[in-house]
Amino acid sequence: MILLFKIGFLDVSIVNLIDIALVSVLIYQVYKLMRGSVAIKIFLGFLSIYLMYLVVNAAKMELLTIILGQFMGVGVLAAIILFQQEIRKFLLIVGKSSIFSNENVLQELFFWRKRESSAFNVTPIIEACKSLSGSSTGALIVLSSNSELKFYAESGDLIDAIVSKRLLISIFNKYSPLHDGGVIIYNGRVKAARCILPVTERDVPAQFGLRHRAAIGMSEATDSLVLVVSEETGQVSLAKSGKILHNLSFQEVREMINAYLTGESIEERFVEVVAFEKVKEKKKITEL
Ligand SMILES: Nc1ncnc2c1ncn2[C@@H]1O[C@H](COP(=O)(O)OP(=O)(O)OP(=O)(O)O)[C@@H](O)[C@H]1O
Repeated sequence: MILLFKIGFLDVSIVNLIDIALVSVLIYQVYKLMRGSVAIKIFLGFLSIYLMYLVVNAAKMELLTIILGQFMGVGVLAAIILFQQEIRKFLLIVGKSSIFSNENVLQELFFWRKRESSAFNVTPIIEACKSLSGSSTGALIVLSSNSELKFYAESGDLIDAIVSKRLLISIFNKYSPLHDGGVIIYNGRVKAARCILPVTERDVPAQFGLRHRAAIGMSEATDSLVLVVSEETGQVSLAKSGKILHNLSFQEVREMINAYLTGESIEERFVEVVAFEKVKEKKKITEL
């Protein structure tokens, strides 16, 4: 039995309402995904043409319907080409939030193996950060709690060594052949160095250079927590899910990494990159 409501002259069923609610959620999610990027303008352009098509179709304006219909026909293909980055990101988010995103869960399901904790002693990382920050040596460290991030690890040089302060300092030393790019750490081991990470396409404040953009991009594309030591200022930042926490104390970095590795939800403690400039402006005003 399908429940029917009468809104004005329209008959609306429960299924229609659920359908409308789901489409609204989907459009909002697409908007959130594209917010701040150039793609949002293209998306809004497409949406306007589609709405126009619906109106002219309903008004039975045949010529315009044919022209816009032709456009909408190739629109799907054009959208796939134009939005390939966003579609990739969307699928990554879906994959990330699904049960199968966690390699440990897969092992548990199929091999009946006991789930291992991804937490490890983070002191070597903190100590290395202190030293790198003190010597204004840039660093980009990706911490992953549930995946080896093989795809990104393979873009660099595979290492697979136990994390140590000396190892991290040697990698990021300006004269080391491994210093360029990011390091990936999983399960207490440095999996790879010199990795090429995806750079965010969103507008970020001018003070964030390529290293910070890569940290934000990597945190958008994966479930990782990304640590940046600025070469310019020695300041330490963390990026998670496209958001950032800037100029942290070492104690804060330690707490945040531990919380992440033990599976706590830490996203809400991070600041939207778009909001970051506003936060900075506010700080300036209060300083004056
Ligand atoms: N896509 C990328 N993947 C990995 N590492 C990258 C990427 N892009 C840049 N980097 C690293 O960042 C370095 C350049 O950093 P840049 O000075 O532009 O960044 P920044 O955010 O201003 O940081 P800093 O405050 O340290 O200057 C490169 O030498 C490289 O090691």
